[in-house]
Amino acid sequence: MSGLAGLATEGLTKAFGGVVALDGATVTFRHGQVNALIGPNGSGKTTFFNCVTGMIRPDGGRTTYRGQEITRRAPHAIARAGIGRTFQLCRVFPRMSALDNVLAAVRPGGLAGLLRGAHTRAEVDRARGWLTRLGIEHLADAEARTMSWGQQKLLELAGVLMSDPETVLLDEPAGGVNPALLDRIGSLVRELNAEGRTFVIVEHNMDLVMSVSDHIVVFDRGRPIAEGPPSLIRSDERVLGAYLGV
Ligand SMILES: Nc1ncnc2c1ncn2[C@@H]1O[C@H](COP(=O)(O)OP(=O)(O)OP(=O)(O)O)[C@@H](O)[C@H]1O
Repeated sequence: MSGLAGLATEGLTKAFGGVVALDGATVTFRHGQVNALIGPNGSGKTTFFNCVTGMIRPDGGRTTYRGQEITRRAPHAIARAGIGRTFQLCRVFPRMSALDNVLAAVRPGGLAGLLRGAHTRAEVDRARGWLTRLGIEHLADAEARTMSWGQQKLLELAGVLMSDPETVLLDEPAGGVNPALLDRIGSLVRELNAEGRTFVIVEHNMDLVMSVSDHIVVFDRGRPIAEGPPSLIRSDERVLGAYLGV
């Protein structure tokens, strides 16, 4: 099983004042698989993503990626190690076109580089390729703010994929998305996984979680209480208890 270890933590802790968001979380997500991280509101899922991607500093514990220590590295260094992520509240540049949003993900010099118009033909082609793959190529020249919430989520994902991460963390990809786009997100995750990309998905939509995941980790109060394939998680009493608050 050790060959499958991808993103892993040992005893990760994080408190905000008196609120313990992560309480010694030890978790291993499997490389090459679609993993889900589920749990009731406030169980620490987003804090976990923020800690492992370097957006916030854990108080204690370790994070490794494919055996390499990444604890306390800066977000860009963690991205360089191969981990990309989306955000619950979707981060796009609202007044930039969809195409420029995707290009902004890879510009050397970030946004400033993009404003200098420093992108190559190959990069533009690749960015258009991702828009096509996500089914929003017809919106390439539209400002992101004119797109629907679901389309903006697809756009954010296109930007993440543009930087070619081998592992993609998705924070609530289904949140506020209509059922048609939801199906697209689900099949896309499966397709990208078949091509070799690993996923860790934080999600409340259980239909999506159960249909796309190979492996599910369940958090309650800042630590895992159960893990396994969908068939096991569905019938786990601890999971039911955590959601019902009993
Ligand atoms: N920046 C912060 N300052 C103070 N408390 C915070 C902060 N971020 C998270 N918390 C608290 O930490 C706990 C875990 O929050 P977190 O957002 O990680 O949970 P979650 O499982 O992602 O929840 P949800 O499913 O609602 O998104 C909650 O009690 C939350 O209120």
